[in-house]
Amino acid sequence: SDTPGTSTGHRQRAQSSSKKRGVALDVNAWRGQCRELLRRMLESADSEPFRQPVDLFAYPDYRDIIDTPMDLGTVSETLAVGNYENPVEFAKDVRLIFSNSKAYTPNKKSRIYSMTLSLSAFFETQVLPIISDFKSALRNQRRSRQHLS
Ligand SMILES: CCCCNC(=O)N1CCN(C(=O)c2ccco2)CC1
Repeated sequence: SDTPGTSTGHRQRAQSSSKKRGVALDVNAWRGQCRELLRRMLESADSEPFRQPVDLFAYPDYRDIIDTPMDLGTVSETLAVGNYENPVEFAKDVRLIFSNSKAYTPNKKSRIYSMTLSLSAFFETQVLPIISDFKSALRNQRRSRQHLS
């Protein structure tokens, strides 16, 4: 129930605060959030085949089927050196790991492919709020900058 006597009409809105609806709209928060998501994926046993690039001596036909290899180690390195501009670019590379596995697998019951299914299900639930928070932070930033122009 509402606290009696509190009216919001006169409440001063802090000029500098970029907080809205209790969500800190920080356009840079996504990087640490993605780093933490990667850390949690790397600690899962399901990520074991995807931590390093595919061994082409063990899978000599791999590049006949896969044009752009990708792995979690490469994604981590790209994130660490600042070569992703936003979480959507990060998610695109992680999704490439899963689509490569789906394209390469000889059948949908293969052990390694089944590991991508559970890892990708976890990834998609975790990356969704990171991307939507980033997009609202960007909208908020553009809105607050717009009135300056
Ligand atoms: C400790 C291994 C590190 C390198 N990873 C590696 O050689 N892999 C992972 C990617 N692969 C597949 O997604 C796949 C799908 C069906 C069978 O394999 C091929 C095998």
